[in-house]
Amino acid sequence: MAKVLVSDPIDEAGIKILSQVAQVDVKTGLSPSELAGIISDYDALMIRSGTQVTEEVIEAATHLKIIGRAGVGVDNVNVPAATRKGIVVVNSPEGNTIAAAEHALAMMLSLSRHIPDANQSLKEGRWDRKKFMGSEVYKKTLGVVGLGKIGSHVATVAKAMGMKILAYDPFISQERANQLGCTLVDLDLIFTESDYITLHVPKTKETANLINAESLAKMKPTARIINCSRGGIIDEDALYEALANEKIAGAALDVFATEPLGESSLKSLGSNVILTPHLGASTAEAQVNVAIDVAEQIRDVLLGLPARSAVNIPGLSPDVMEKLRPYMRLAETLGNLVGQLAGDRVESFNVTLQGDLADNNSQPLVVAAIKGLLSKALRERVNYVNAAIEAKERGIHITETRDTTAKDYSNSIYLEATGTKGTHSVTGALLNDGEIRIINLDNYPVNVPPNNYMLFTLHRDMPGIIGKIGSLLGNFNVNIASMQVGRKIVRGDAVMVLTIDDPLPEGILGEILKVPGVTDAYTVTL
Ligand SMILES: NC(=O)c1ccc[n+]([C@@H]2O[C@H](COP(=O)([O-])OP(=O)(O)OC[C@H]3O[C@@H](n4cnc5c(N)ncnc54)[C@H](O)[C@@H]3O)[C@@H](O)[C@H]2O)c1
Ligand SMILES: O=C(O)[C@H](O)COP(=O)(O)O
Repeated sequence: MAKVLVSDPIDEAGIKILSQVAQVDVKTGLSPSELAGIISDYDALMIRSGTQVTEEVIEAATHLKIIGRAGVGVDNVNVPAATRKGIVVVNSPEGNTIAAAEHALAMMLSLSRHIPDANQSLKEGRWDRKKFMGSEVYKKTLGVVGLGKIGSHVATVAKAMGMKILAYDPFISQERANQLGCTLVDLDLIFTESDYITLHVPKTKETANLINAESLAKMKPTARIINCSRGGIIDEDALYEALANEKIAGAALDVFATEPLGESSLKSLGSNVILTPHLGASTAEAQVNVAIDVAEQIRDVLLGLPARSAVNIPGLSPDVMEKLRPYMRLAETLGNLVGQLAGDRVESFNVTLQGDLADNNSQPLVVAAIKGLLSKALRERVNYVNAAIEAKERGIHITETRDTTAKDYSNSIYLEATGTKGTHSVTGALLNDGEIRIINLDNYPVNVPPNNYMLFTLHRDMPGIIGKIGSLLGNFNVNIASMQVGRKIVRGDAVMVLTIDDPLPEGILGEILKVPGVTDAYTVTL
């Protein structure tokens, strides 16, 4: 019989499902090394945010087939290590949406009416009505940062309470924002205009320390911030300074850079600060939802069936998967690449499957390309199941084309996306050994393998340009791994694709654009 380890508190409804197919052991509070010590006994692991599934744990997991995260964020799982080891990671992208949204709303109202401190004061024997004078949210402006599942629900409810809603989300269409009754604005306007700011973004390179000394300085003295998304999106030291010096009026935090929250100056502040111990998903309803959602997926995978919400591999039948797997990787890589070239707010996306791929069984490739396209915005929240729905909700117009004519390669995938940086296209194919090749970029023929860090330039095909760009990169200590020039006619327009070993340093793109003959330059991180 299969063995499942449950290493965080999970609702009984989930344990019951797992027990139908496996022996279930519940052992909570394990450190990574304790977990690494026992994980080789198990076929499946079910967790929440408490368990750290580190590389060490995954290395030791010799029999593990699936890690089930009863919740959304998989920040505590080393997903790349799990993927390398062939372990499916599943989550429950929607099971706790309402719980987290309601917690954010409860935080907003609690801050406005000093509920935690007033309650404490009364229980300590006082009847202090004057001290706890509050303010109304009615007719106030709420700035929502991240208009995804949770942000949308917060916006809808807040709107019903008579609030004016501003939203910042570079990956959401105007149409979607209109549907929700929100005005899409730049981040700066969120900072300067909002009476309340609520954060509902994943933690990424772009969102880390999004609220910092500089952004806090732009806010109204009456502004209040709510964070029920992820720790590290607010610089906690800068927030303390702003609150202690009454630069802003309040903050309510459910998540922290380090959890559990230990020593923190925030704890010394008064009724202008509310702190809760990561309770966003802690409702009876949400815990039943996520436990059932994830336990069913673990059960299915242990029975050899596909998972419906896999973070790292598609939820498809093993047969189809086997045939399509290399092309899924190709489609996803190309989707990610063209999405970055096209910029934010992609409006339209065309997927053309060429050669043998143009048959009806290759629908998952379209999904993989969409997943790649959305991966910058949604990270682990986009999967093979929800990619098409997420794209639709973002107002992206998807078209599929099938072209049975084999060109230079027997199978290839062409993607075209239009966003804030215009229309861009890329074609890719697989070599016999399964290696990916980018064979066309913006309709220029090239032949390059994708790389973590890439630099593209559009320029006039004339002597000296390549040397000048090479020298510039050298001056900035950037090591070039490969270089390719694609052109349609001699001395016409050309594209150059460089793969580089490290991220491009700040400022270098501006220098490249100053080289005479260069018309555009952009970078991509895959
Ligand atoms: N406190 C809790 O217990 C709790 C519970 C559930 C979820 N969460 C967290 O809440 C957050 C939101 O979850 P969700 O389910 O709504 O996710 P979601 O993927 O549906 O929405 C996230 C939104 O953020 C947007 N986004 C991405 N990068 C952005 C950027 N740089 N600037 C502005 N917007 C950006 C995306 O376009 C997307 O619309 C996640 O961090 C999740 O882990 C916390
Ligand atoms: O990502 C999530 O689902 C939330 O942060 C909830 O985490 P929890 O399951 O540990 O409460």
